[in-house]
Amino acid sequence: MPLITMCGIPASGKTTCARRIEEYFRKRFVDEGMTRNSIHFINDNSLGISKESYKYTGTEEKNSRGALLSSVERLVSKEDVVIADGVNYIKGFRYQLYCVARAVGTPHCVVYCGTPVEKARTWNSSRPEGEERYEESVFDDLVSRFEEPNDRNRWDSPLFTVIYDDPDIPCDDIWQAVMVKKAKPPNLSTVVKPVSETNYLYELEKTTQEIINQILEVQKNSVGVAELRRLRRQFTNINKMHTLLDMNRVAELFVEYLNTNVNR
Ligand SMILES: Nc1ncnc2c1ncn2[C@@H]1O[C@H](COP(=O)(O)OP(=O)(O)OP(=O)(O)O)[C@@H](O)[C@H]1O
Repeated sequence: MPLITMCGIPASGKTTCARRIEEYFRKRFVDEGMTRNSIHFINDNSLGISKESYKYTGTEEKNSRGALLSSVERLVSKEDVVIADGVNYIKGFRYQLYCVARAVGTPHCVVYCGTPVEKARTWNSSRPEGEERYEESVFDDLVSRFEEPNDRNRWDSPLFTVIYDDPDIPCDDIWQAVMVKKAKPPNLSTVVKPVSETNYLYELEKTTQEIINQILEVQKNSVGVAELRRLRRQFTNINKMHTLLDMNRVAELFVEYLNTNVNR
């Protein structure tokens, strides 16, 4: 069953909103006699990750994302609902989460807490004792790096935006989107293939390198080599471990990835 990915700037009310969705789903499972279904709630708290980890944009933060992703991979299945309650502010990361859901053929949606920055700042600073706060500089840094979801990207779609002063969370719409609608069949690009394809990494790297070469050839001045290298590395890292891509579609997917992520 589905993956619900929360996203929003720090302290925008994601956990509060996610808990309400969880409560709604639990009740509805009972009402509809779906006794075999369960729901898993994953966030920094449940993974024992401190807000301190966002202070260092390098390894620690990557490890936090890795922990969330592994947890989702472990728990997502056709039977259980998983709520990934993280900042999930990088679109490349939301893409990874989406790939995990597609790979097991389960629906997915994104719930975005669209809370204004100043409101979230107030909520962060007035957190009660016992609730960890972001330091002001970490808060600002995460806000500036936040990549707003866009439902034109398939990994951000369907997208539900929750407005902070709207008391109603569209729980029924979320239910319809992920429990009633069938998942698209696993995309050829995200089907998990036997790892025996030992050439996989070689082919993946070769194909993406060829594309980089062609881009550099035709537009020498507009996109930096360093940026292309970085995106290629990112794409390879995303796709080398979690879900094996169909080699016939690597070129197409990499171009799509570049189109989405190149800073123009
Ligand atoms: N609608 C609201 N009205 C008032 N306070 C709220 C509202 N929603 C959340 N809060 C408060 O704001 C603080 C942050 O909320 P919450 O933990 O849900 O945000 P978050 O986005 O999950 O935070 P984080 O980025 O740390 O994961 C909490 O103290 C919470 O009680």
